[in-house]
Amino acid sequence: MCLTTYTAEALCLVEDSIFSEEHVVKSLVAVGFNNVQLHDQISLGNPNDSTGPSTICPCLPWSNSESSKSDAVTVATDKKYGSKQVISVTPRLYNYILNNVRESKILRELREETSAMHGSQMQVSPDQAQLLSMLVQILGAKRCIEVGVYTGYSSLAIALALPEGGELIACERDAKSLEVARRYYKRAGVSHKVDVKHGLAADTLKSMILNGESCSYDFAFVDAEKRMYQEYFELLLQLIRVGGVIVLDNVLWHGKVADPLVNDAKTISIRNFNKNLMEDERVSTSMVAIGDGMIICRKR
Ligand SMILES: C[S@@+](CC[C@H](N)C(=O)[O-])C[C@H]1O[C@@H](n2cnc3c(N)ncnc32)[C@H](O)[C@@H]1O
Repeated sequence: MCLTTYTAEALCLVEDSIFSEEHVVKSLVAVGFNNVQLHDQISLGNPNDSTGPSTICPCLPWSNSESSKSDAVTVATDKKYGSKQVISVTPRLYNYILNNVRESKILRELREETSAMHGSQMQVSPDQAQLLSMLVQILGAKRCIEVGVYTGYSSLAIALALPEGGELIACERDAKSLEVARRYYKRAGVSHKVDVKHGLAADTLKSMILNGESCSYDFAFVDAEKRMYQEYFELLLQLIRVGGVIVLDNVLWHGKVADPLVNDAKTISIRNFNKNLMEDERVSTSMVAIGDGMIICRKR
């Protein structure tokens, strides 16, 4: 066994800094290198030596354990992607992402109040809300639509990102959850920007089209009945201007869309929707693995 000396600092540089120094130190302590500190010299097997270190640490980059490779990265199985590694969100990594979201106090309070309510898992995650807010800002959007408000977390994020004269049409069929949403719009000082439409979203969108509002909106977010996605999309495509954006949530549907053994009605519906969108020349698209998967569509 060839032994080489490393510092914990150097170890973390292996594999493109996937591992922090603290992580390496903790990993070493976990496998018996007691009292290791950040800049200590540590004798291990050479990572380039196929036999690896004498003490296999499951968390170190050259470990023989598969778990070290699959923990935070996924490799494309199709070799034509050049063994491309992409990030795979572990609980620890997701906590890190959440710790890097700038969530306003009012959004945090709404999220926390909703967390005790029935259906709380339905609200978008803070990183998703931040992305929606970012898209609204990049677009310079003034007129927005949301389909599926629930207690208002995503709509509040959108309304907060809108300029003073901006407007959000917020479609929701459940009166009880709208009570919470309205309370938070008021507390956040954005009630004047949000026009709540209580009822079935498709009816609201159809009446907006009949009202001559086609091509007058900049941005739409869809997060309601999954089997209605194609219909919502068609209606919103009429309401959105060229260059405007439609974002749809849950397009990865807990991963079920990629599993050929799962064929319930909602999964099939989202799978078909995604497939149609791939072939839809009216929009450019980008599928993003955030939350339960979002697809961003820009009207051509
Ligand atoms: C996933 S939740 C929305 C979560 C919300 N975007 C958030 O971040 O808190 C879906 C919401 O869509 C509403 N919904 C479902 N079908 C609807 C329909 N046909 N018309 C209007 N709202 C509907 C449900 O009542 C539910 O509140």
